[in-house]
Amino acid sequence: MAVNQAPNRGELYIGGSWTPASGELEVDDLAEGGTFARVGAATPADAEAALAAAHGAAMRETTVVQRAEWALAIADGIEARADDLAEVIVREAGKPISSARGEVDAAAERFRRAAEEARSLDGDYVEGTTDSHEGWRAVVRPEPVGTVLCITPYNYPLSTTALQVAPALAAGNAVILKPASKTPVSGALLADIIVEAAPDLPDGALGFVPGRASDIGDVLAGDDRLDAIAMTGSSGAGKHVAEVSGMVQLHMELGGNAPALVFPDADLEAATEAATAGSLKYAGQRCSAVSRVLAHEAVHDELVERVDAAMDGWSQGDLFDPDTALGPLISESQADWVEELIDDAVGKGATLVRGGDRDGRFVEPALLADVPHDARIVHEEQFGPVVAVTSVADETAALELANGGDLGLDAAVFTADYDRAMRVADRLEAGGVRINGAPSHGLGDIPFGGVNDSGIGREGIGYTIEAFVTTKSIVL
Ligand SMILES: NC(=O)c1ccc[n+]([C@@H]2O[C@H](COP(=O)([O-])OP(=O)(O)OC[C@H]3O[C@@H](n4cnc5c(N)ncnc54)[C@H](O)[C@@H]3O)[C@@H](O)[C@H]2O)c1
Ligand SMILES: O=C[C@H](O)COP(=O)(O)O
Repeated sequence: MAVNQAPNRGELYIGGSWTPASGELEVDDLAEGGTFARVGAATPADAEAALAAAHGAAMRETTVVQRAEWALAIADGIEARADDLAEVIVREAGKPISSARGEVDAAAERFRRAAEEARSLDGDYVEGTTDSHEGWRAVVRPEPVGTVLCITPYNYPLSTTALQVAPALAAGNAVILKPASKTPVSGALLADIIVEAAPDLPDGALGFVPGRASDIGDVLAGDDRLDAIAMTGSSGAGKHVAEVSGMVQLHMELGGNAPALVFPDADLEAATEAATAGSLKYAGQRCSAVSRVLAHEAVHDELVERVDAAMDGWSQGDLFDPDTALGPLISESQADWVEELIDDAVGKGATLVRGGDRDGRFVEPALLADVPHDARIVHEEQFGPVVAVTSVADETAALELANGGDLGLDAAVFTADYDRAMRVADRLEAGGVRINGAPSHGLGDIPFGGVNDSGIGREGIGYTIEAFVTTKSIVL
């Protein structure tokens, strides 16, 4: 372990060399929250220095050819250090190795795609069509916004960072990366890889400012030298950042609380798979996770039985075992939160069919049935390994419950009736609706993002980059 760096003070982040820790990490090491790596926490002065350096970085002198080459070299760098990166994700995020490796692959691919996106940032040619502008001809040119603050979450510490940083750099912006304080090491290694892959990146073009939001959050987000903020995180934090930010382009990917609406004619095998894997993957710590199942009363009981049986295949184990599907939550406080939601639902009349036992950061995958409509788990993002099944009388009741909260990221609809599927999809307040399957953002081939308190803008290949460019009309 060698990532133990005081953060950069405006210069490029020059990391230490990373050597994989020896031996297998037993899952219980994570449960005890052992510290295996430390990344120096930035001070407000460090944040200020990074802002000044980014603001003065000569990124406008770079060419799209250079930036595309950097992006491809960074992708190669990620692949060259895939094992180290995967180990870091397992250790700091408590993510099973199979998912961690998938995240590393996604990060590399997102940098590859960013090279293509940069090259295809075409402008436009416009001619005046009104009397006042008759004969005017304009080139509408895409330009980098300038300096982008990238704020990233703990649950995808590498690939979400890549989805922000890759297009921001490829579009010609200076970037300041503020990783989640729970999982800073992935960002530190990525900063190392970027510096190594792009030695001619202008000074100050990449700032790495790890640290607690409470110490440096407002210093960064409130600075008027920023031109855009890309933030992926909880809705509460996103709303705060929006309040303190200046005149910047906001790109917010925030909380989710995906409902899965299951109708009487649904394929219950598909609904069971989505309700189980969609809820339990990475212990439910996914913005796109199925957070509540709204089952028509005619199929509620059978669905609960099927999910109960399917959950037998979801047990916790050694995170470095490729067959392990389930690990701990990110923190004891997150486990407290999940336990609180389970207790609230049971206190209001839900049946705890299985699971829910607590061991430190581990919560045994739980199945709740007959969850009352006023239970908090129906309205608040659980971010935990709980399948919460609620009975609904009809389509109207299902939609009312699904749209009842402040979040609107993803949703799922299970029915064999095409007209009902489209009708319900039209009426769901969400940025994405999956028909007869569990929501998933994946690489970003399909744009994703939320409505209401779930965010601003859309992420995805060819979509995220739009948040980091502006245009200039040059009139001939
Ligand atoms: N919509 C999406 O695509 C998406 C993707 C991943 C995670 N998420 C959401 O992220 C949340 C889980 O991640 P988390 O626990 O790391 O979220 P979080 O909000 O606690 O933190 C996210 C990031 O924001 C920073 N932050 C928090 N308050 C800040 C402030 N005042 N100023 C500046 N930075 C601040 C944190 O340090 C961290 O880097 C969940 O709500 C999940 O749904 C959404
Ligand atoms: O946590 C938020 C991620 O965007 C979810 O991505 P995923 O649906 O591919 O797991």
